[in-house]
Amino acid sequence: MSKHAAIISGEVRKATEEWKQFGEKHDVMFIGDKTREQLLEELPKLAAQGKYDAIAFMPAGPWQGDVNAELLGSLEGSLKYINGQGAGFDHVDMEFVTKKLGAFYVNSPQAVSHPTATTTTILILDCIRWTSQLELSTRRGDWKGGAGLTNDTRDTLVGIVGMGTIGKIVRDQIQAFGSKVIYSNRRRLPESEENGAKFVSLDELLSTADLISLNCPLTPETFHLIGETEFAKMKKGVMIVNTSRGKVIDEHALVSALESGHVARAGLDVYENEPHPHPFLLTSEQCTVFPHHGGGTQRVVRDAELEILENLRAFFETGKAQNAVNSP
Ligand SMILES: O=CC(=O)O
Repeated sequence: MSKHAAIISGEVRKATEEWKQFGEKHDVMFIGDKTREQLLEELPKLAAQGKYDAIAFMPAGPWQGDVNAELLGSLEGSLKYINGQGAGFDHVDMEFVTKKLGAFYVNSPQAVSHPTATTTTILILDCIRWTSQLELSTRRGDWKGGAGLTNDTRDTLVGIVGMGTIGKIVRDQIQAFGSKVIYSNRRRLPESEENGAKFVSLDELLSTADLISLNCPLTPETFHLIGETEFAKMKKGVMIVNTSRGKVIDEHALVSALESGHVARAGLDVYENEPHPHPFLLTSEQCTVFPHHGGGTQRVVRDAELEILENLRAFFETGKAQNAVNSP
């Protein structure tokens, strides 16, 4: 047995055999599906044992809500490793986790990246080819509904903001449809990893792309990354796709840009105030709206459970976290 001990919150639903074997060899406390209220009662009792230095939240368990002092304060002193659900980490009080706990925060982006990228590509194709509008007009007996001739993927310059795990898959998928891709990122990728996409500044991307896809995490730096000023820099008739987090776009500015026609089309899976998208987005046929379902495939549950298991195994073996998003 290693000196580490972990609390596993949320039922293991698919990778049961793998987790059972891990649990036989390591100090792991499976507490099953717990709501936030139940966690607030249970964690202080486990914390009293003083030995738990890791906690992981299973992907299909109840949503634990914000990862903050209220939730994990009782484990201060021992907790050094947190593995959360999903790719996003905007629900994490990183200041508390990094400075107060001195803990690694690990997300599990690999499992959700392919389905989230595919959802992005679906919305990109939909914006370019007006598929959801054509479907609606056919159903309501309006045949082509005045859609006219649509854009073509081969004539669309796609600008990807955030070339991480998800952005790279979107790039490869959309290039297969003949689109050229430019990208902006905190830093340029090594050329061998660019796969034909051209690195440009955010300003150049905003002013030249025909379609802009947001694939960056929500952090203090990317909050309202796209607002009135940025919309003004874009080409008239630009298309926007967002499957990252709603708050990366100033939603009111997006609505104004759609109303004026400066933005021609938007494909959205995320909103500033979920589950309540701005009413304009729900009624305008310029928009295709999904209910934050980007990574929601059946396969993701098992993939994420295994990703979390391998991350935890690495921590148990080395005391360090692979894939941490912070540096305590
Ligand atoms: O939104 C989904 C995720 O963060 O994985």
